[in-house]
Amino acid sequence: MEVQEISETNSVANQFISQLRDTSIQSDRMRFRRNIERLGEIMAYELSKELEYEKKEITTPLGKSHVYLPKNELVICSILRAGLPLHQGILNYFDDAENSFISAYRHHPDNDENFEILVEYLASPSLEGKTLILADPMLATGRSFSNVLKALEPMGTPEKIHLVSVIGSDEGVEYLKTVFPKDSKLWISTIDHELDKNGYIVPGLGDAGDLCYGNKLQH
Ligand SMILES: O=P(O)(O)OC[C@H]1O[C@H](OP(=O)(O)OP(=O)(O)O)[C@H](O)[C@@H]1O
Ligand SMILES: O=c1cc[nH]c(=O)[nH]1
Ligand SMILES: [Mg+2]
Repeated sequence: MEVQEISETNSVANQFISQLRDTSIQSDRMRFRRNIERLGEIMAYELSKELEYEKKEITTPLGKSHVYLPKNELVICSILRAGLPLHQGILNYFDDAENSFISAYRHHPDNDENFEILVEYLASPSLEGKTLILADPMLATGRSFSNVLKALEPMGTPEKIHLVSVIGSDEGVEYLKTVFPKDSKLWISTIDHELDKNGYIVPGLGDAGDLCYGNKLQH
């Protein structure tokens, strides 16, 4: 799996990432969701440079224009809940993409730091021969992305997989390299170096799902 970290190049993306992390700004839920969406738009644009293109003729009122347009059959699959604003950002740029939604959440059976990832809901078109874009803003241990890859197997084999995420950990990225096909590519806004004992990214930003949509009860 190849990795492209957006923050390696200074750009306005750094401003959106810093607002997601900043405790004095991140409690504004609308801004938090919109910043994830904006990073989805930026990463969709970067990813679009690696799609396949074909020449098309466009009729203008004054003549003919020739342009190269993407020809991939795209499926955007996001992991609920926190994947929703990232999904929207990617979809804002890929107008005609098909869409999948899958749930993956951390279940704490004993109410301590141990958790398992449960996948319970999946709605997806066929992925056979298509370009799959898997979106989740947080890549902590990497277990959500890997469990979702497994759960999508019955939907067919994509020709190519792009993963899109906002904040990752070194450990999660290294784990996904062992799980995803070699020619997959991870587009990620930035990568931190630590995970705490609860599997949270440090410094990270906290709980992305709760910051987007309000605190959920543990069950
Ligand atoms: O890499 P991992 O260790 O699997 O952690 C990352 C996952 O954790 C969060 O989901 P969470 O279970 O909190 O669900 P939520 O989006 O509903 O908050 C986040 O949105 C990722 O899906
Ligand atoms: O740091 C983390 C880890 C998992 N999920 C989050 O929302 N944040
Ligand atoms: Mg959460």
